[in-house]
Amino acid sequence: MKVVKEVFVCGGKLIKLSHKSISTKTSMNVNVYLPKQYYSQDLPRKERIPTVVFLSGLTCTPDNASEKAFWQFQADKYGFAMVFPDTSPRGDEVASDPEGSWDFGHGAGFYVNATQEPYAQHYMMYDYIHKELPQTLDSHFNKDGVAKLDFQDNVAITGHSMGGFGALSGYLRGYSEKRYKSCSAFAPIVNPSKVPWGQKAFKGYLGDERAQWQAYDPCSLIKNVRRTGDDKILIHIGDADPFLEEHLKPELLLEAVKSTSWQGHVQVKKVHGFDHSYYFISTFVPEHAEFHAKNLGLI
Ligand SMILES: N[C@@H](CCC(=O)N[C@@H](CS)C(=O)NCC(=O)O)C(=O)O
Repeated sequence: MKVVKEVFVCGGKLIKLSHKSISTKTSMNVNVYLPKQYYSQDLPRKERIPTVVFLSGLTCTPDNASEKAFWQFQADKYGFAMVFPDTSPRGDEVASDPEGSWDFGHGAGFYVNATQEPYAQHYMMYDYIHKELPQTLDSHFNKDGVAKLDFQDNVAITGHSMGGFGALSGYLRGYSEKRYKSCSAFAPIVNPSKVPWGQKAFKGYLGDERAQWQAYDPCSLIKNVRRTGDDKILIHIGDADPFLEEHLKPELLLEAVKSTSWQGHVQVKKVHGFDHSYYFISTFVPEHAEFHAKNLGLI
């Protein structure tokens, strides 16, 4: 991993990194916020700092959330690190949307492993986000036998829109092995198989076989995942979100959990007047941060 830039922000630092990914066969950018606790001498040697992964939405790079979600204040408050990955492989050699639209291809990898050519060449975003990136960050930051940061065990996941879908999907697919301790989402695409953004992406990356789609669709996955302990999923969505009716449809997730172990444990908070932007996200980041801090054992 190569450090491209270090930026002082709040009480810690945002580290901008780039690395060659085995999964995507491209160079990938990722931002990591190390909270003030990382730099403190008082950190008990045995305590590793947990991480919260934020998966961004369509058109985003790691910078959108780093600059506009205001997670850093919360990371310092509770003592977790943040990981802001990119949303797709990029570069001239990486196929993008034949229609040239922003909802597929570059900036729109949908966090799945593509099986269809030409996308299967590079769009292995599921493996990248949930396996390769945590391991790579672990090796980079926890050198010399001193492990201060936890990228693999005590980890929470959240995201926005396409990234909200990615968070729900990764959490539920990894649920039996407790891959993530906590999951939340901002304006997520909850049922990609049923909405235009998701159908376009799934057809392009996964092909026409619907069974492949169900393996990533939160509304299908949640029916087959038995909830344990006190686990809950927290979702916020603005009622003035222009994508609400066509692409997000949070009510479909509430329908899907009816009569399952998740009924009553998926909280969808529809908030009046908010749109799809980072004004909306940053407003509710403190509530999500507290939710994850509890689930990560920080409070
Ligand atoms: N670029 C699209 C909007 C796409 C969009 O709203 N993307 C969301 C995620 S789904 C986002 O986070 N955009 C970047 C930003 O607001 O900084 C348009 O022109 O309508």
